[in-house]
Amino acid sequence: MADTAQAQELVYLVTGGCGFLGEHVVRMLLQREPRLHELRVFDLHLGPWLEELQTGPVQVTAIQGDVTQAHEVAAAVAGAHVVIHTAGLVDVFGRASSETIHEVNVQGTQNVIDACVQTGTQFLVYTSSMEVVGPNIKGHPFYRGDEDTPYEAVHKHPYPRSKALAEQLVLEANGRKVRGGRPLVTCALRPTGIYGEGHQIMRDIFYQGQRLGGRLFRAIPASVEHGRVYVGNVAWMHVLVARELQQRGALMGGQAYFCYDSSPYKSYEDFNMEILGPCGLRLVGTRPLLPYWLLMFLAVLNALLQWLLRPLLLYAPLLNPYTLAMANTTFTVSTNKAQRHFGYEPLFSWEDSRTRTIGWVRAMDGSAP
Ligand SMILES: NC(=O)C1=CN([C@@H]2O[C@H](COP(=O)(O)OP(=O)(O)OC[C@H]3O[C@@H](n4cnc5c(N)ncnc54)[C@H](O)[C@@H]3O)[C@@H](O)[C@H]2O)C=CC1
Ligand SMILES: C[C@H](CCCC(C)(C)O)[C@H]1CC[C@H]2[C@@H]3[C@H](O)CC4=CC(=O)CC[C@]4(C)[C@H]3CC[C@]12C
Repeated sequence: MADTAQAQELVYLVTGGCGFLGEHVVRMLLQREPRLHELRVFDLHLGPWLEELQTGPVQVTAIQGDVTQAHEVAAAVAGAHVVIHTAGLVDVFGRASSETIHEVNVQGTQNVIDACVQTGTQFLVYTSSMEVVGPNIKGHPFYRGDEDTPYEAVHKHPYPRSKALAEQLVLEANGRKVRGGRPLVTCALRPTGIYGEGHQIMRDIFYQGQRLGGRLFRAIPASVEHGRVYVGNVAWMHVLVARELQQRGALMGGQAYFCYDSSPYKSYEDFNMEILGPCGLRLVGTRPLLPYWLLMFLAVLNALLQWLLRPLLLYAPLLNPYTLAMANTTFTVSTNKAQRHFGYEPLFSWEDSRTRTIGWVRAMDGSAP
C-alpha cells in the first residue's frame, strides 16, 4: 500500500478500471503512487474485488457509469487531478457493431476530454494501442519499429479505426485551456498485445487446448513475429506516465509511447506456448498444418456464418479474416522513448511475467466451462 509518510493529496480517476488492464492499473496505483488520496474507479461493470480495496489508506470510490454518457463522465471527472482513460470496447471478433465501437471508443474519449476541460482536470493519459499504427491490411511487416518508424497505417476495421481517431483527439487536445486557465496535458500509451493474469484470449485458448486433448494446432508460421507486453509493465507505465506528466508536461504533452518490456519476439502461437506449454498444452506441427489459402477460406466462412446467424445468435470465433491477417503479419517494437522521456524501466522481468502468468493459468486448470 501507499507510503503514508508522503502527503496524500491527489485524486485519480481510472476509466475502465474493472477491465483486464484497468484492474492492474488500479492495483498498481495503490501500491506505487504514494501521493494518492482518492482513487475513483469508473466502469460499466464494477468488479466485486473492489470491496477488498476499501480497507487501505486510500479512499477507493467505485463509480458505475458509461463513457458514452457525457454527464456521467463529467460527474466522475470533477475534482480529479489525473484521468487514466483505459475504458474501451476491445472487439476484433465482430461481437459489437462498428457504430457501437465508435460510440464507446471515440465519442467516449471525446466525452473524457470535454469533461477535463469543463471541470479543470489538467492531466489525461489515454490507453491507445499498437493498432493505431498497424499491422495494416496489406500485410506490411513492422519489424522492431519505434514511434518514428514510417509505416503505411490503413484502418479498415472498426476497432483500429476507432483507436486511431481517439488517440488523435487526445493528442490534439494537448494544450487546450481547462477550467481555471491551465493547459491540458495529454499523452497516449500504445501497448502491443497484452498478456498476463486475467487475459481473456489466453484463457479461451487454454480451454480450447484442453478440449482438444492437450493439443493446439499450428496455424501461423513461426517466422512471423508478434509484439507482446506483460500487463504489469503496461500498468506500471501508466502509473509512471501519470506521475511524470505532472513534472515534464512540456516534453511529454502530446506524445505517444509504445509499451514495451523484455518479453521475447515470437509468433503469436509460439509466445502463447511459453505460457501454455508449462500448463500441459502442446503445439502440434513445426509448420502451419493448413495452407494459408485454406485458413483464409475458413476465416471468410466464419465471417459469412456470423452474418447469416446474427438474427439468431452471436457467432464470434477467434478466426476471421482480420484476426488471421493480424496474426500473420510481423509487428514488433524496439524503442527506448519511454525510458528517455520519463525514465521507464520494466518493473517485471520476462521470467517474472511468465511465472506470474503461468501461475494464473495453472490456477484455472480443471475449471473449464
Ligand atoms: N488487450 C490488449 O491486448 C490491448 C488493449 N488495449 C487497450 O487497453 C484498454 C483496456 O483493454 P482491456 O483491458 O484488454 O479490455 P477489457 O475489455 O478487459 O477492459 C475494458 C473495460 O472498459 C469497460 N468499458 C467498456 N465500455 C465501457 C463504457 N461504455 N463505459 C465505461 N466502461 C466501459 C469494460 O467494462 C471493461 O471493464 C482498451 O482501451 C484497449 O483498446 C490496447 C492494446 C492491447
Ligand atoms: C486472436 C488472434 C490470434 C488468432 C490465431 C488464429 C487466426 C490462428 O486463430 C490474435 C492475433 C493478434 C491479436 C491482436 C493483437 O495482439 C493486437 C491487439 C491490440 C489491441 O489493442 C486489442 C487486442 C488485439 C487486437 C489482439 C486481439 C487478438 C489477436 C487478433
